[in-house]
Amino acid sequence: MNVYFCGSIRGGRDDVDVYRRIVHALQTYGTVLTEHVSSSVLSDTGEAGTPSGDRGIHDRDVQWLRESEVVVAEVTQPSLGVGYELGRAVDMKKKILCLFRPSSGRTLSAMIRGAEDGERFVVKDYSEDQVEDVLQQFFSSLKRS
Ligand SMILES: O=c1[nH]c(=O)n([C@H]2C[C@H](O)[C@@H](COP(=O)(O)O)O2)cc1CO
Repeated sequence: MNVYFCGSIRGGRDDVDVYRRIVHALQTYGTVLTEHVSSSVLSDTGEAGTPSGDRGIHDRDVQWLRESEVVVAEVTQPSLGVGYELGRAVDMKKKILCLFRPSSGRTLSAMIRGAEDGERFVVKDYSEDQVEDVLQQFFSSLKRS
């Protein structure tokens, strides 16, 4: 199963350690096409040096979204790119899990929290030590549906 992981890059890299933990756990369920999002080498300039530039990044990522069955997004650190990916993923009717850490003190955007439909679009409040359990619950609910 292809999994698309979304996390903030140019929106800020404060949560990269959490992204790494999530991607590591996701790799037990399938192939994570966007493993680079969790790389501590990637700074908030992103993949700026890629020859095909921002258009290349965008087109590659939209294609990876199409090829994914499941989209998992860490949405605590606000990111325009993640919001855009989620909007496109909704339009593609993907199964989506958004993970938010209330301990951050932030309030999640209504456009994410309010998109929850209890079926295709799931929003889960969690703490970092629950990553593995939350993913396990999500992937076993997929098997049942
Ligand atoms: O260099 C990049 N590579 C890349 O794959 N992305 C994608 C994947 C991330 O889930 C999302 C992050 O968006 P943003 O950079 O606006 O925070 O966009 C975004 C960038 C930089 O915007």
